[in-house]
Amino acid sequence: MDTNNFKVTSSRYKIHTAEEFPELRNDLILQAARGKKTARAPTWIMRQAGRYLPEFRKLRESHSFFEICQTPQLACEITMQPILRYEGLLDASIIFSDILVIPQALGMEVQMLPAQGPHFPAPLESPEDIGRLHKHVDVDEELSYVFRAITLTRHALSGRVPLIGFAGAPWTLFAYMVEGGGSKTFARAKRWLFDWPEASDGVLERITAVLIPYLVGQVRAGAQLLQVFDSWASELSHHHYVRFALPALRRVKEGVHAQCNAEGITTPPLIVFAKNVTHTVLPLLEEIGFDVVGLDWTTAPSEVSNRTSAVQGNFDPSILYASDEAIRSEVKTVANMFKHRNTPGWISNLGHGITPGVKPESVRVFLEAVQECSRE
Ligand SMILES: Cc1c2[nH]c(c1CCC(=O)O)Cc1[nH]c(c(CCC(=O)O)c1C)Cc1[nH]c(c(CCC(=O)O)c1C)Cc1[nH]c(c(C)c1CCC(=O)O)C2
Repeated sequence: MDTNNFKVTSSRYKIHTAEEFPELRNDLILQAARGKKTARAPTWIMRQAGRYLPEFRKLRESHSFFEICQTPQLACEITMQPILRYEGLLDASIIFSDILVIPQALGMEVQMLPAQGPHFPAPLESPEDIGRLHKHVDVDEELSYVFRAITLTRHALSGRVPLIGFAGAPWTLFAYMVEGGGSKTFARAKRWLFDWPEASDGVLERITAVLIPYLVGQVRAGAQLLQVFDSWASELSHHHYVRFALPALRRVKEGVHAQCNAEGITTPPLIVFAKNVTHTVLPLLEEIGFDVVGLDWTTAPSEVSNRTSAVQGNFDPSILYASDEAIRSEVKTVANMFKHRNTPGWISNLGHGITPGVKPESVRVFLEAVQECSRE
């Protein structure tokens, strides 16, 4: 890839084939993602390895967030925490990392501030700042710690469940790089789109050019599904989502397919999670051709059409604060709604990440209820 003096190189991380890893014993999520009706819904939880787990908080006492991300042994240990705690109840693992490793690879500093979340000391304020981004990104050099964590975790999983790799969508990463953190209005990021549309395209293009080899690198390393998070999808006006965010997302999906084909590796199922998208954006998203569309809790599962293999979601994360009886009753209600979906597959998940105050025992009640209520 070489656009406007911007160069991305990759492809040195070895291809790890299925034969090198312990044999997979539970492939329910792969079946559902490929459009098969499964006997029950496979389940995982966004942020399943996170602060609600005492074993996670314990490890965080002695290591910073990005130190964990950058140390394959630690990232592997944390990825395994929910799998070991809820043995037999989770049907997928997701590699412990963050979407903000891409801005880091592009040369930006990112800090994780306690109680505040991500912070960029020097965000992109105007198009001149594009010059601060690396002109050449060697994906293997910058991000091989993620690839090594994935390979290590595939061994540690011993075939229990598949491993999901992930990345942020171009628009969501662009918004972080310009805002310098979370935002209520996204005024700075939107100002770029209004005032500097071409420069915005340029930044989206650079992000996309790194995302493609990064996702394919995760597959080479052993990731069995990939999820793309467009967490700020709902912040844009419809026409701006269509003008800026969707084309970049399409390039990611098509680029991953093309690069996997070129390397002779099978493209794994691709999941897109676009939070809070409206019924007008959803069909456009589906048209891109992701295998699985993830929904937040505000959208009915029946909104996803049968051209998508599986719908993922979409329990309100707050149900985990309710009583055990209320959790069981809500799981039953939502599982019944999924019986009226249009897609063959259903992958159960929350509609967004699990929050730090949840009791780990409530998660067990939730997971057991899903196993029981999602039987078809
Ligand atoms: C927007 C976004 C980010 N990161 C991510 C997204 C997309 C999903 C979403 O919409 O939530 C993705 C992400 N972040 C994390 C994972 C790990 C895998 C998993 O278990 O799901 C994944 C998939 C770990 C994490 N990423 C983060 C934590 C908590 C950090 C800590 O230990 O202090 C974890 C476990 C930090 C993080 N990282 C990010 C934010 C906004 C925060 C702070 C949020 C908070 O405070 O809860 C950026």
